[in-house]
Amino acid sequence: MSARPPLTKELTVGLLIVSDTAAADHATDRAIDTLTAVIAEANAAIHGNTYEWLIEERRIIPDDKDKIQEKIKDWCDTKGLSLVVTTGGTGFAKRDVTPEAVSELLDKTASGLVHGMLAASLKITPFAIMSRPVAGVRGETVIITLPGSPKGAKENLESIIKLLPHACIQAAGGDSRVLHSGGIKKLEKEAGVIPLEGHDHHSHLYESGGLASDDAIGMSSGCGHHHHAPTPRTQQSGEAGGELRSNDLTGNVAQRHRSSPYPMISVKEAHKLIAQNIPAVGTSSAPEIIKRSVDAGLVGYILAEEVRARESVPAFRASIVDGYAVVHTDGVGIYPVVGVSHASPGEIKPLEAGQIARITTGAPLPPGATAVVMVEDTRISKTTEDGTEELEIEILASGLTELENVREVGSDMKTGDLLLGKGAEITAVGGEVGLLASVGIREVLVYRKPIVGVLSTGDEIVQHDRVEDLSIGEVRDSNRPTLLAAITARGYEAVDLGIAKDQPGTLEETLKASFSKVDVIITTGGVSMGEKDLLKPTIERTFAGTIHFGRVAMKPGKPTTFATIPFKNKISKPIFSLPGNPASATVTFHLFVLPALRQFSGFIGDDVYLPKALVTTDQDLVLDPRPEYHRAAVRIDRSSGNLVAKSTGGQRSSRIGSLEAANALLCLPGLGEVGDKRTRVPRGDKVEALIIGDLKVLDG
Ligand SMILES: Nc1nc2c(c(=O)[nH]1)N[C@H]1C(S)=C(S)[C@@H](COP(=O)(O)OP(=O)(O)OC[C@H]3O[C@@H](n4cnc5c(N)ncnc54)[C@H](O)[C@@H]3O)O[C@H]1N2
Ligand code: MOO
Ligand SMILES: [Mg+2]
Repeated sequence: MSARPPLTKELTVGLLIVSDTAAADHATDRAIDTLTAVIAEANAAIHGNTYEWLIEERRIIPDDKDKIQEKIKDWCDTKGLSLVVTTGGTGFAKRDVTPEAVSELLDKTASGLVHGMLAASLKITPFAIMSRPVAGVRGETVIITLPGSPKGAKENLESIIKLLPHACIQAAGGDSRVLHSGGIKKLEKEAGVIPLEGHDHHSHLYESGGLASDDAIGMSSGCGHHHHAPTPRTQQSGEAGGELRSNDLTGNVAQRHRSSPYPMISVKEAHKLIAQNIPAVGTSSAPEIIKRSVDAGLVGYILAEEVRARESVPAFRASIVDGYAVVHTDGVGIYPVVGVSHASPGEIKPLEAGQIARITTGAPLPPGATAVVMVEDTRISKTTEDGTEELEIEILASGLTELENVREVGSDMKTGDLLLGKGAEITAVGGEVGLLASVGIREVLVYRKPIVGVLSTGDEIVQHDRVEDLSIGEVRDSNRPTLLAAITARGYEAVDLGIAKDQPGTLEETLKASFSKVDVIITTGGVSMGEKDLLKPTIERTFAGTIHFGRVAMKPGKPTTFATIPFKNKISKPIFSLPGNPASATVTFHLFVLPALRQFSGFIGDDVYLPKALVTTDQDLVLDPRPEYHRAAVRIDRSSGNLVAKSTGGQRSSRIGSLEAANALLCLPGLGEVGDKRTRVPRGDKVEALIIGDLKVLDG
């Protein structure tokens, strides 16, 4: 078994849908969405920062023992998932083989989990006795088998999910009592378990009825009802992971999917899939390294090398003030002015004790001088006859120390000092450019920034500056100018790919022509459920691309699609197909595309993502069923220093006006995600905001 990374708060999950029907036509599958929702709900119900479920794998496979075992082995042995959940194939029909396939793979059985699920099911339906679940542990992974009906699967999973973290952590070799802040008591509380005095945690779970003791248990079928009659395959099916889900371009409209075949994933999962499929520092597909000269054009790059000082700064002993260079031991008194040192190159006459030299800020100290006295601490004593030149000066300052008002050679920086580390960002503040310039570094190695192509799609879309009035049905292209502006302002080169008509050929030609010109492609429009929504089929069927996700649980931006299309020399081109609605396109650009561009240019870890702040809402905000990215203007309240958010008004996805003067996206939970079933975030509450623009100070 492969080494598993040390336990973190993330418990990774694989959902394996075993069904001949769903494997032949993914559009018929409901289980993935259903179980994803159960897991999202479980995450929302977790109190405190203890652990979190993260769905890493989702697959639909036929009722085939070998295929089931192959997937489970991969997920347990290679991927080291925390939990594998199967649905389907647990009934009495001939092709129901899931329990048999799973049993053979288990190192340990978990009869408690099986009893728990059955007990819960039987409370709801006597048909539960027709189900044959198995559960257990393989390596460090817990495996459970659920019935095939989405309702049954949901209720079964709900009955045990609160206790599964405990099982997963133990299976992975961790001590859940130590690992969880608040420990197992907390898990028990969340699961509704009443601990018995004097028993260890395992007996608590058992004797209290443990797994079945949650009030939330609801179970109806418990049976793995699903159709086994082989249905004609409506879609091509490639090797594992390569199944095509999009509509067939050659098919007629009556055959299109009537519900999206793409699972609805969370924003967090979407971020993870993007991060995994964009070149990243430290991976085999690391970003390209190029040489750039040190000038204004360096802003926004990430250094791909460590840079050390080639010279010392200052390169000579320099005065910090305007005044007189002296020998510090000379003390107060009247001294002849024997020379002048200006901040300009050239030889300077040496100074002896009993002499002084006029000097300006930044000028080199005459050899022999050891300190500088400010002009304010001196008095003129004797001038030339015409009164224009100083001959003698009285030094009033006493107790001078050696090198007072002097910058010693290399006191700001010495030759060989580390200037900037690998991974340092050259910011728009200018400090890093200045630092490099100060020691004569002319060129540095940096990670190349991506060139980004922007394509609008839609038969209705016309050039935004077209002079003629619009005909009925025509829409001015606002997405392309918006995105080109945002990309350029963020320091990336943008390529305008124009507008493609909703015709497979046009889209194909335009995209194909762009591959050699750009590193990342952004399209808008044509990704939802309409028969003219051609992006997904074109990516999958014309270009053999992989759609990593095609739906995200968010508003706006639900149909956001991210894919990679194979190009030359094993390079693949990432393509973000954003929804056509203007607010959706703009929000998803900031939320998904920008982090990808930053990762491509060498940013690492959380630095790729938008910065976050806690802000106070200045009005009630009504919650949407989907988690919402509510556009707002965040201001700094001058007196309190607090960040206050003002909504930009109507948040309909078509309203680009919702982004006017917006500098933040307020992260509002979806309805039902908040534990206390609130329907609104009340005025004065604090919410997380993603910062997309400059913060301003609140007027008045
Ligand atoms: N049956 C369903 N219909 C829709 C669903 C769904 O789940 N089921 N999702 C809705 C959601 S949410 C969104 S968002 C949109 C996304 O639509 P598409 O990405 O397919 O985009 P289009 O249909 O091409 O256009 C939508 C809308 O945006 C206007 N548009 C497109 N491009 C531009 C542009 N460059 N500049 C300005 N405006 C643009 C277009 O004219 C449409 O009005 O789908 C929902 N439907
Ligand atoms: O998700 Mo759509 O972006 O609501 O309009
Ligand atoms: Mg559409």
